[in-house]
Amino acid sequence: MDVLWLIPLLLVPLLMWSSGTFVFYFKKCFYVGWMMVLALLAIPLCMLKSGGRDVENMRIIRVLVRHVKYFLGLRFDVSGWEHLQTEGPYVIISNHQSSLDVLGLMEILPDRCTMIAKKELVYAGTVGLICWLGGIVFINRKKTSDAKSVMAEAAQTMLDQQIRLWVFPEGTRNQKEDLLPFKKGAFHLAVQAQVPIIPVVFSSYRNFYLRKEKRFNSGTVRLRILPKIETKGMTSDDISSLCDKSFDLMQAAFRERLRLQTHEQRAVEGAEHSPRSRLLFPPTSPSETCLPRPPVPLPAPPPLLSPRFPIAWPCHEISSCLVDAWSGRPLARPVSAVCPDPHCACSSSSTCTTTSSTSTSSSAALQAVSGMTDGRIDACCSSCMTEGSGHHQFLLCFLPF
Ligand SMILES: CCCCC/C=C\C/C=C\CCCCCCCC(=O)SCCNC(=O)CCNC(=O)[C@H](O)C(C)(C)COP(=O)(O)OP(=O)(O)OC[C@H]1O[C@@H](n2cnc3c(N)ncnc32)[C@H](O)[C@@H]1OP(=O)(O)O
Ligand SMILES: CCCCCCCC/C=C\CCCCCCCC(=O)OC[C@@H](O)COP(=O)(O)O
Repeated sequence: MDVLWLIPLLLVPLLMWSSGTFVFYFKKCFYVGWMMVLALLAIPLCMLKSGGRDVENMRIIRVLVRHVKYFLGLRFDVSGWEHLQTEGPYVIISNHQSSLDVLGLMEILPDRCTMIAKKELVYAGTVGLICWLGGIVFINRKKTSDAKSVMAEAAQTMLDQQIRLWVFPEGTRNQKEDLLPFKKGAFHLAVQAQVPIIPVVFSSYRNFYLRKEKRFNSGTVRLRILPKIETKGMTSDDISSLCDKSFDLMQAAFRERLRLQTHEQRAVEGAEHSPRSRLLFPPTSPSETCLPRPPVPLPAPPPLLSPRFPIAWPCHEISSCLVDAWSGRPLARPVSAVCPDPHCACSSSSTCTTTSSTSTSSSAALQAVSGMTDGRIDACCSSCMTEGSGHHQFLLCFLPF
């Protein structure tokens, strides 16, 4: 009888190890439960600090939320920090995939910034109360006229109290391969207040979080802060074009990252599905983490690596994914290593600034190095390598033999 309590203690790790669905529900319940508890802790702290509803309470919320990612096995890679170094009020817009977005939001949340949220959130127990204390502006999505007047008031408050507002212009959660068409509220807000818009793009969660398939693995979210879009001098006539421009920029950044993620996933799956690799590496769910290094020496770097770029070879984790574990023969040939800047998203359109040099990255670099075009790239993997005291991020592009 005394040992009965051991059963759940053993059962939970066993289920965690054997069932992805169990992991999904376990992590989700933990997330909601823990956020509720954190909110309960935060409520008295906020009351003591500000005596009530105040955007300054977001500082407390931000500090309390930032460790939650570790429990869930999530990492956030942020690029474009410099675009947030903007004085005064502005509107941040970002895509919205899940309530997990709150974790990314808290990674980069600037001071005096709060959000626009659906009014139902205020009834979410302690979380609802903490949202209210944090100055979140609640709107009734079902009644556009009400939402519009609340947002018009918010535009004035932004200016009077020097507040920044974060809006999810899709207006609802979306895990599709494309962003949903944007609602116009965020753009009216920015134009009415004559403040800039700063777009932020969350990379797709689909390589670690799939709501329908009940999958919740570990993974990395890339947050890309894009340059601000000025609205000075704009009027309500410019709303549609401003909305379209913002959408196009964010959609392009989202798709570009998704394309890289797909390449990475294929590279990992390719290594897993090689018959010999499977002997040594049991299949795992696709994620951005690679397989262990095989017990074979890595081949020498091919001569076509450009000396202009930091040589990523040997980048064991990624390389080993692409080495046949049985023969040691490389399955693919790395042709380029790009960008030592950990904040760089390494996209074809971005420029990668390092302390020592400036280089265009990804496909442009590839072409410069090897004359190859994007279409011939077999896979792109990003990985990290510690060099001296610095933690460097690389994008390795591979060509099939
Ligand atoms: C310590 C522990 C803590 C634990 C807890 C942890 C964290 C808590 C803290 C923080 C967490 C916060 C997380 C918040 C997440 C919240 C996420 C959400 O709730 S998303 C859903 C809600 N958000 C939105 O909907 C915002 C986007 N929506 C809009 O902006 C909409 O435009 C709208 C205002 C709601 C209206 O919607 P509608 O469907 O009618 O869409 P349209 O955009 O097509 O508009 C119709 C029409 O109206 C014109 N319009 C729109 N807005 C305005 C305006 N402000 N002024 C004037 N006119 C406006 C628009 O142009 C259209 O007209 P037309 O077609 O002629 O152009
Ligand atoms: C009554 C609804 C309230 C639901 C929230 C339940 C409690 C969640 C508890 C812990 C999570 C902490 C972060 C909460 C903030 C996330 C809010 C959110 O993501 O809401 C979804 C909303 O953007 C869009 O809603 P729909 O996709 O239209 O549906």
